[in-house]
Amino acid sequence: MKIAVLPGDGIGPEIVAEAVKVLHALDLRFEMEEAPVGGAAYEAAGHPLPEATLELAKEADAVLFGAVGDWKYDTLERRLRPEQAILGLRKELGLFANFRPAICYAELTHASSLKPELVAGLDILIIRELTGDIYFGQPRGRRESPDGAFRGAQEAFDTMRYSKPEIERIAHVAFQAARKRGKKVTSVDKANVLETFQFWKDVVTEVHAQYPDVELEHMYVDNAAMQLVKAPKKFDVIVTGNMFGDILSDEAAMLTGSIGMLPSASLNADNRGLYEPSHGSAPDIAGQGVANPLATILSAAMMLRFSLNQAEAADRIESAVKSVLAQGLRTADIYSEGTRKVGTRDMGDAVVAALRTQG
Ligand SMILES: NC(=O)c1ccc[n+]([C@@H]2O[C@H](COP(=O)([O-])OP(=O)(O)OC[C@H]3O[C@@H](n4cnc5c(N)ncnc54)[C@H](O)[C@@H]3O)[C@@H](O)[C@H]2O)c1
Ligand SMILES: CC(C)[C@H](C(=O)O)[C@@H](O)C(=O)O
Ligand SMILES: [Mg+2]
Repeated sequence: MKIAVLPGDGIGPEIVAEAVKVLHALDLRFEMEEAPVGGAAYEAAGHPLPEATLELAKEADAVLFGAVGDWKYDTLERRLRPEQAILGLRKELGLFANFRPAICYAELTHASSLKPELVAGLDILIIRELTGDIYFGQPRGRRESPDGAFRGAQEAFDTMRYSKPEIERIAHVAFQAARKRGKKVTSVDKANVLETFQFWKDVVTEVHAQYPDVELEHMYVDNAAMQLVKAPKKFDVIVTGNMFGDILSDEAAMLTGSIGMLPSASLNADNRGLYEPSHGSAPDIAGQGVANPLATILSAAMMLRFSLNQAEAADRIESAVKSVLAQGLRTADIYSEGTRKVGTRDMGDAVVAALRTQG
């Protein structure tokens, strides 16, 4: 089994190092090969996703990814910006199904910015379509406005679009996931305004006919954003497009206590996948050794379960994470009075120690 390890920028290398440490502690036979990506790759090879990195990601059984991006690259032309690396990997590997589970561990009920009773026992799954929508729609660009009140003025435009097969396949993923959980899917759209999302709603409804055992509700994205902080436990599986999923998953992360707790899996049709925390490179805390590595460690657990057929090892990592939280260890983002503040490396070491003491 070969894992491509792509640490990236900012806190990426710090958190990925801890996940790699945890994977090594499992005593399974993995080959891990590291390659530069994002700003780090731009510095080393002049491109955020060098050919060699892409090849490694394609030939590996799974990809463990940190994060990319830094404000200092914001003035580069778009194709050279670090974020193009993760977008390129998603597109090139066909990773259309993004799983972002928002689980509030019992020990972190008080770390959430919401009232404890709203988040206690929370376990929802956001399924975000990852290779379509306004993120990838063509045409896009800048031009002189050809019409309207501001004709002749400079303008920029992107294109929101979804094809029927793209919506069908993500809808199937969501209904099948819901079947194994609470049997409810909330499809989030903006059908009241956008034709793309009226089409989304129609196609999801059509696919639903094949899943009579799963309840389907439709919700507008503005209401969904509100309901997520009002009564998040009413959701089970949320399925939505690329952009709404990006925004709602960061919101859902805060229900778990911190964005540093939200892992993700991005899968293609063959269940090959890329695993990364849902957060970014956090340039504001990079290099300080304070970032929370748990989202990345939990992403490695998802990798074992979904792509490497090692469900038992995945369970072991998840229970080790619960155990370090139960011991009261907290990185700064989830710290509260009465717990013990630790750095990135100490948190990783504690997970490894917990793995070693498992019965
Ligand atoms: N998949 C990715 O690689 C990815 C995802 C999101 C953002 N980004 C990029 O990251 C850069 C920074 O973006 P941003 O600031 O909007 O989002 P961010 O997720 O990097 O950071 C948002 C806030 O959350 C905090 N945070 C994030 N992860 C944390 C962790 N593990 N532990 C503790 N605190 C954590 C940060 O310190 C910051 O205050 C940008 O260049 C952006 O494009 C990359
Ligand atoms: C960095 C960026 C391209 C990315 C996205 O928007 O998908 C990030 O925010 C994420 O959530 O993975
Ligand atoms: Mg995001």
